[in-house]
Amino acid sequence: MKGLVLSRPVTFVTGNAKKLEEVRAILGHSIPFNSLKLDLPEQQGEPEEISREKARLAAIQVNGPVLVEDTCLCFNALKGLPGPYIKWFLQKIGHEGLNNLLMAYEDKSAYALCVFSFALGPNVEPVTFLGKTLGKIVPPRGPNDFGWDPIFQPDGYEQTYAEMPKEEKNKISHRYKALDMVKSHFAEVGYKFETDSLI
Ligand SMILES: O=c1nc[nH]c2c1ncn2[C@H]1C[C@H](O)[C@@H](COP(=O)(O)OP(=O)(O)OP(=O)(O)O)O1
Ligand SMILES: [Mg+2]
Repeated sequence: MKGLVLSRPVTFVTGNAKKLEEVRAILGHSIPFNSLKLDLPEQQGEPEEISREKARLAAIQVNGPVLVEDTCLCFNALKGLPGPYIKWFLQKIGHEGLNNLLMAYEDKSAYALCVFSFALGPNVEPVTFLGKTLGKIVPPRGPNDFGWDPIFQPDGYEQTYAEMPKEEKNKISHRYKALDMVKSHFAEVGYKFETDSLI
């Protein structure tokens, strides 16, 4: 399918402005895309299937090529939980509650997992791209403007995601790693964009 021309730009569908900010910063102009704020239903299940289902639903609503992502925060002592359910845990128990979940465990290690899914259109099976960053859960430090950033300290760093400059996070994050796979895929397939369809 080399050199497939996309008659419409890719739509990145998300309800999260901070995700969109990072996707724009990481992708730059490598993949032209529009964004659409849609709060798609939050599925249950394994991360890849949750992300794929999100893309299927988004492609139907957009009726064109879509990109979505689902982000998990996984605690090793809890066998990967909260995982894809981190959104509810964060809303209900906050940063302190998430730390308390690990109070009984020596092992504070965790990983952030980002699963992007790209679908060419409705009824076209999405392809998924995973990015994982290892770290540990710590008492909150840094600005509280993006989810669980204040409690996640990536391995090899003294700073939490929240404390580090955005440019630094965007070079090492789960989102950067997954988007790097998305960029490689687009380059391999050689998608072409009809310039007149770009905003
Ligand atoms: O880099 C991140 N650093 C800190 N927190 C993050 C990050 N990325 C997602 N998050 C938060 C948002 C939500 O509370 C949960 C994931 O849920 P998730 O469904 O993927 O995000 P969402 O519902 O906010 O946006 P969307 O409309 O794309 O589904 O973790
Ligand atoms: Mg969501």
